[in-house]
Amino acid sequence: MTQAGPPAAQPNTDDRASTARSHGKAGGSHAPTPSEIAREALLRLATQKIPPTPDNFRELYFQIAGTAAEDAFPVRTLKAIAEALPRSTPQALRLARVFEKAVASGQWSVLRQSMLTISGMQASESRPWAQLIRDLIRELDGHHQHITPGRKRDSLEHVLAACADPEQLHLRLHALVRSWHEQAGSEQHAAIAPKENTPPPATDALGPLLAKLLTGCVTPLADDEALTSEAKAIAALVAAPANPEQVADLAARVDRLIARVTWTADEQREIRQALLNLLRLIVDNVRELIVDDSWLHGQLTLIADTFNQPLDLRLLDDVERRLRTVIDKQSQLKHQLTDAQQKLKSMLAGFIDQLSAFSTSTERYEVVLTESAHRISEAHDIKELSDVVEEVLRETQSTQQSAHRSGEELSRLREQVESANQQIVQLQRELDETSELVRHDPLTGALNRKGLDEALEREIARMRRSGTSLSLALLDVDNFKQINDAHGHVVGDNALRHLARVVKETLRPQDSIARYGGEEFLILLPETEPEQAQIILIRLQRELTRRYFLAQHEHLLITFSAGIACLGDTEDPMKAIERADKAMYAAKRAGKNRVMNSA
Ligand SMILES: Nc1nc2c(ncn2[C@@H]2O[C@H](COP(=O)(O)OP(=O)(O)OP(=O)(O)O)[C@@H](O)[C@H]2O)c(=O)[nH]1
Repeated sequence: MTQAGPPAAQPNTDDRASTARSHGKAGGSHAPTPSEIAREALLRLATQKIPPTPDNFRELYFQIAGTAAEDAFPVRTLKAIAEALPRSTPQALRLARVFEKAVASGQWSVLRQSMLTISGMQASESRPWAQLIRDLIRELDGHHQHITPGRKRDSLEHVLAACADPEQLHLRLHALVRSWHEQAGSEQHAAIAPKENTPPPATDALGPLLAKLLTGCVTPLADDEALTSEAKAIAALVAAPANPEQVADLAARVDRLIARVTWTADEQREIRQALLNLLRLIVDNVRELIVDDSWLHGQLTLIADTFNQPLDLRLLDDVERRLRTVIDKQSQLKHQLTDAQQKLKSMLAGFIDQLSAFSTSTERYEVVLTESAHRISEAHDIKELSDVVEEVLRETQSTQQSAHRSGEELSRLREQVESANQQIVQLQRELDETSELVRHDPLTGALNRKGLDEALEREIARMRRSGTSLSLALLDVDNFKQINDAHGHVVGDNALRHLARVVKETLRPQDSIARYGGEEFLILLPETEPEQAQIILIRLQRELTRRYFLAQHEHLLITFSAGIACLGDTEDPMKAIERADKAMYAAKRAGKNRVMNSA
């Protein structure tokens, strides 16, 4: 034990003198440099035969330097602790990061400061601002025998001026409020305690309501069982009449619950975002990988488009329905395609069988001919010769028949193969087209007629269920023929694309746009009164003026005329579209670039 330890401490002055002497500066005022001290420490380890452990070296070093030995900073151990810290909630993550940063600094003073910050953060997290402000107001308004309102204000001003850091401010305010509360004394407690026979305050009725609110709000928020049961436990206590101590305890529990619910909600938001990012990544990668199965592209594009706009239940529902339709149709087609391919395979097998049967029969015919030639050369009489000739004739006839049959069979098979092949090509084309055909107009990406029919059906059902208004707006590009004539059809196509894009980006996610005709579009505006629809369409016109269309370096202003109709409760949607159409023509007649409401 003693052997492993450093020698008994020598007077510091001697040590320093000895260090200085060893460098030939006896009596001088020079303070040894760290490397001189280190060298001297090593020398002593050797001369005094002290085991050269890091601790012994440190001890000697500080003895020679004449300063207090500071404990070594155990970076590795502290890093291991930092890594082991929980990070499952935003608050835990924040605390872990503060600690990690302090460890990385390698200094005790920074670590000490960070621990103070962490404890401050925990105190403020577990006692949030809302409650502190509530307490502060209560204490400011309350009567205190020995503290005048002016003094309270001064103290508050002082704390506010002294603390820039929110954590510190929270701590100081909390201390101030507590000191006022404690100074209020027991008389005040007695004053606020309910007297016997006093009718229960009206706020008592709030208890059950608060209980309901608590369980109602917290239960769906968290999958966390502990959180939900804590909410229920608090709700049970809140509902029952409570004495002041219970109220104080409840207030603290409610504070903690609020903090936990907030973290849980934050966490869930982060998880949702991370999942979305993950899905985007998967969808993008799958799209990159699929080269042959172009029919899958339609579905993947739909999913990718959905994730690029703010998520909304209605939108997700819409995507699900569309995907289902496409998937059903595609699985049918895939099935038929597999059947057709199977048929083709078995036909090809039959074709090959037929060919080999034919070649067998011709081989046999050759053998018979060779044998017959031999028999003719060996024949001695006419009878023998006529037998051979008869056999040759019979064989020739049978080979001819077989060749004929094979020829017919082969041409029938060829026809079948061709038709199966055509069917396969057709099915493959249909498969490729389904995802687009089912939902969108290929030029503009707006809904096509089928997509529109579905959207109308859905929105009408929703309108009837919710009792809200559904407005329809029919818009027609002004002077579109001139655009085509002046700049060509391709520019005209691009102008339509531009218009559809601006409409999609300007309207709400729940609105739908469908291509109704060449340069006509129908917009469905759920939960929208016709007056609002008019404002929306005018906003759209302004947006189009702002986001002009660039045609071969020339800015083209695209305008449209629109008619609006609000669908009646039992009205046939086609009738409402007709009314919108009439209003749109009225807008054209009135000078174009305007929006009109149908009567
Ligand atoms: N480029 C392009 N042109 C189209 C498309 N569909 C329709 N058109 C053209 O749109 C033009 C519509 O012309 P009109 O019906 O006379 O209407 P307009 O020129 O817009 O005149 P107003 O409606 O009275 O303002 C026609 O020339 C069509 O050929 C399309 O998909 N692409």
